[in-house]
Amino acid sequence: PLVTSKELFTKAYANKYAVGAFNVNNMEIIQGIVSAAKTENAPLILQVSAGARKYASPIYLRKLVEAAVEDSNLPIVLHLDHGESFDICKQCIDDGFTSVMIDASHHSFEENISITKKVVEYAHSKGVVVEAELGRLAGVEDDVQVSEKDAIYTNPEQAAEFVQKTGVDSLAIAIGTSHGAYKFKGEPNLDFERLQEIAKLLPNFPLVLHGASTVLPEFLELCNQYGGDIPGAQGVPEEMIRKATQFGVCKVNIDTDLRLAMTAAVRKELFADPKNFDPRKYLAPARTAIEEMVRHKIVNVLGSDNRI
Ligand SMILES: O=C(COP(=O)(O)O)N(O)CCCCO
Ligand code: NA
Ligand SMILES: [Zn+2]
Repeated sequence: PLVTSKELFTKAYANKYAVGAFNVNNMEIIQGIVSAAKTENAPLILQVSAGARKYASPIYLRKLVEAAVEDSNLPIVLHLDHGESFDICKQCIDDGFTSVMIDASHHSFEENISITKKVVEYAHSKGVVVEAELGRLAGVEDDVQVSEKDAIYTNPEQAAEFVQKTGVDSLAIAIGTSHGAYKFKGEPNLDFERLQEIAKLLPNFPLVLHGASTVLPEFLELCNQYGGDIPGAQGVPEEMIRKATQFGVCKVNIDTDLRLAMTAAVRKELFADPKNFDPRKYLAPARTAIEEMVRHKIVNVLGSDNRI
């Protein structure tokens, strides 16, 4: 059934694992993700970004997710990723989403509180849960210097105040991750002391990690071997994500690793059979690549297998 993440996070917190939140844009990606979760008996968050809504249109995504719920019988959360305003959150809530993120992290602390509070009031009146963000994801949009770290990473005391004042159900925190394939210039590292501080001030409260893709070298090499040009990309080592799930992280956002796996599969197939022009011949391996990547994440990183 379509569920909120409330119970999923309660169980994940108690058992120290995380629920995978995977971005969806089309049929094959959804089918691959759902098939993996079915095989591994894992709870699932299918998340839709503003870009996905523009690409596929809201009604196609909603119907595809409805099909996934009916076909798989899994507990599935339909979540809006990085909602940019109250209005888009309201639209999605009215559209049947069971969870929304309001990302007001680029506003002032006070403004973030007031926007988030407004979304929480509306969402809770409809039985929908809310994720907010405090602090700035480092890397791609901000060239984070060590000194700026405190200005950008989540302040533990502010996090506690933010949750208390907004009533938000989960909180995306900034401890060194960033979106995309170029997360670190030097050695990858996350601020685990900061994470533990936040978890201590917010006991039993679900934390969310964005920018959690690893950028597995195998898929990077495959992409580049078959015509890709993605030099010097690196993500968060998987053992760091596993470690984060031991300190209150209950939701882990993964998009880039799925993109790389899918792109590598398509590039390889197009190289392998230059005479082919049936899209199914390269979209089927793409779907399989998604499925295998999601199974790997569920079992080896999240620990969310056999948790239904
Ligand atoms: O936190 C993430 C994904 O992080 P990652 O790019 O590490 O997969 N998301 O919220 C997905 C949308 C951002 C574009 O990737
Ligand atoms: Na999100
Ligand atoms: Zn994100």
